[in-house]
Amino acid sequence: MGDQGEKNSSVDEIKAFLTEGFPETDATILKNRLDSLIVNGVVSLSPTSSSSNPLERSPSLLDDITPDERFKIVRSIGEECIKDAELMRLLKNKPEPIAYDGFEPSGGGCTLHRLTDAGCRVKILVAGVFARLNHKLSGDKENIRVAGKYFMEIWKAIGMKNLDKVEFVWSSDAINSRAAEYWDLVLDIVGSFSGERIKNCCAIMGRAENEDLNPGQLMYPCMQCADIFLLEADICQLGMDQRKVNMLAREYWTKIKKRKNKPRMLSQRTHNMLPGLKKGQEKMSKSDPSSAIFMEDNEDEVDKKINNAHCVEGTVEGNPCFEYIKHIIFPWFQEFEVERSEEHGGNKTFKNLEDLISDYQSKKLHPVDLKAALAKALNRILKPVRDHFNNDPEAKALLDKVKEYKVTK
Ligand SMILES: N[C@@H](Cc1ccc(O)cc1)C(=O)O
Repeated sequence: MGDQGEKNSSVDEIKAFLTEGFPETDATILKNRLDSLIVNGVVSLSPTSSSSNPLERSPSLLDDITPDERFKIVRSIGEECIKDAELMRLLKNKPEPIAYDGFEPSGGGCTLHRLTDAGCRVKILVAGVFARLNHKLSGDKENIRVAGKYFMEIWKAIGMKNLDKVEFVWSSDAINSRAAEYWDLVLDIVGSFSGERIKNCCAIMGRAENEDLNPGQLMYPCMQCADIFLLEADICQLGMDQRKVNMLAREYWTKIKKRKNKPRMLSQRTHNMLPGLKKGQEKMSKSDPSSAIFMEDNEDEVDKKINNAHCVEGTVEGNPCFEYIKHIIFPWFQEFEVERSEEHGGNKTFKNLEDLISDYQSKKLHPVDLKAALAKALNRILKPVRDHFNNDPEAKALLDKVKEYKVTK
């Protein structure tokens, strides 16, 4: 398949392009983040298909949702919420609260549809300025911009509901549109905390506490803190790794005597890396593409990779297929559909992981049927992304541009 070979090489080229020019450790951090996005992005974005799940009610039903129900929907996203009572009060009193998430164009993910279903507006900050401060992609503005656009295409293609409630904001646009106010805020934040306290936030940049941070990296947490107020976010819906800066913002809010929007923090479980698909692979491995599913894999590749995955009959422990089902398929579809012949038990739709595990452990469900069902579900999720990059001339052009950079650099 000539076409497929060409697609693969472009994916490899994008990855190489996005990670080139880094010192070795940076490149490794970034590659890991990229890979986790590529698979975990699938976990967390919203499904296009309609479902009977109460968490996926249409916004037109919002009037019928009680504050308690709104709270339940929104709260279900967060591993941690600071604080439940404050979030409750917000949802009770504000018809359209603003939630925000941000990512450096090199990684990211978010469970948006639950927020929009519960009547929130979502701002996603494409934080190119921050990627630059953090020396991502060699700090090259144009490369960062292209990477940002590429990831936005993936986000949009994966299928987001209530798109009219979701706004992508480039951090440079947000800053420039209210520059005086923003820099005033940043300077005030800079002067409000000790250097130690700011350094303490370095996990938000994917840096270790003992790393030698440059001045830009000390600015970073102060600016991220200012973003929250600039975007007037009521809910900081970011990953758990971002919690320190959100706490800093809450403290700052108290210090400025509550004159701005009060940030509540709703932190998502930081996506744990999925294991590799082969036996004993604790993580997916970049040198072995068959160890993971990528957003750009075609149907045959997904089928083949899953078919070759390590999957011992009756054993759930150390079985990567179950990790995929747990972290991707159930969050996405809220069910797992097995199609098989009558002699192998007939079709069955599992509504929860426990029932699936029980059938598998008692060997009522055979690995061949489990794998076929998993591959089918993954392909259902990935189809819109494939179609988008194949059919949309602009998305295609963006990919070509990324490729072109690689050639001319
Ligand atoms: N620190 C975030 C990116 C980010 C930047 C600015 C923000 O306001 C929010 C998020 C990350 O590492 O992905």
